[in-house]
Amino acid sequence: MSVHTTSKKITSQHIRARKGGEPIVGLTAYTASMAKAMDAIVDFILVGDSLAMTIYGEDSTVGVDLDTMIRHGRAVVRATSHACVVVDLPFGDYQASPEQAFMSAARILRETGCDAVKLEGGIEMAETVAFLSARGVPVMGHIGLTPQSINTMGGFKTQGKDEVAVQELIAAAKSMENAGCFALVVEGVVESASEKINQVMSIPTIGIGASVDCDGQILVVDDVIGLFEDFKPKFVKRYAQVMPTIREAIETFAAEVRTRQFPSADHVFGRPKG
Ligand SMILES: Nc1nc(=O)c2c([nH]1)NC[C@@H]1CN(c3ccc(C(=O)N[C@@H](CCC(=O)O)C(=O)O)cc3)CN21
Ligand SMILES: CC(C)C(=O)C(=O)O
Ligand SMILES: [Mg+2]
Repeated sequence: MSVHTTSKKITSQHIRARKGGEPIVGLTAYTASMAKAMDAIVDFILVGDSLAMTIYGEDSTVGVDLDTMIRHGRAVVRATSHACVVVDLPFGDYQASPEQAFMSAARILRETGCDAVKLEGGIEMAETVAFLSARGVPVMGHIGLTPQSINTMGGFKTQGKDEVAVQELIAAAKSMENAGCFALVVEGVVESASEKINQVMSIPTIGIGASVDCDGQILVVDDVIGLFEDFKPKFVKRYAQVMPTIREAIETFAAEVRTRQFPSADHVFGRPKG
């Protein structure tokens, strides 16, 4: 068992203070059962809008709404006592104005009991991050490959491929830090560019397809355990293959039903013991 098992609840301030220290471990979770499996082990749990794709089978994260994020956020919070819980703000519920972002973030904090929200963007979101931070909402930033911008980026494409793009990413990262983010997800950024971002940051960077010298790493848990098989970004490492195990259990159940091996004496009520 992890050394974290007996330790207290991790907050966004604890995450912020981990800059340059032991790497921060993040994973997504969307359900109570998955949150229970990881709560004692990880430092933070992200209720990611990737659930649009992993749970709901959509092609992007653009279609998920605030009520759905709150529903899953609440389930994860109820199953968590140790890890810091961060919930993604969904596309369309924060980009219009700082006020819109605050109303959405406040609903997420009030109705889920989570610790912080995450939003995607750079300089254009700095005013919003400052507005939220000043009003009691801890914000995790997210730059680089920002999936909510799929329709303007033309796909899930690696970022930071030329010097102009690298300078824009550094400016975006610094603006998120200056606006008050407690940590910054850097996604799908070429390694050399990610290293340059890390060099200028004084809040923790959380890499996903970025670089090993980020202050932490996050992956989608469904990718990590082989529960999601529709596609596999290069940055995903599969640590388990649960799908064959799931299929095997389902095949055995189906076969036993069809041959009337199930239910046997152990699984019915009131049959006299032989
Ligand atoms: N299951 C899952 N895992 C994720 O990591 C994830 C989601 N869903 N949904 C939301 C976003 C979408 N993400 C993605 C999706 C695809 C690629 C991908 O195919 N990348 C290519 C690079 C393409 C290029 O650079 O042009 C790759 O080969 O990894 C990357 C990130 C990351 N996020
Ligand atoms: C991949 C992570 C960073 C995310 O934003 C999500 O799961 O929605
Ligand atoms: Mg997300």
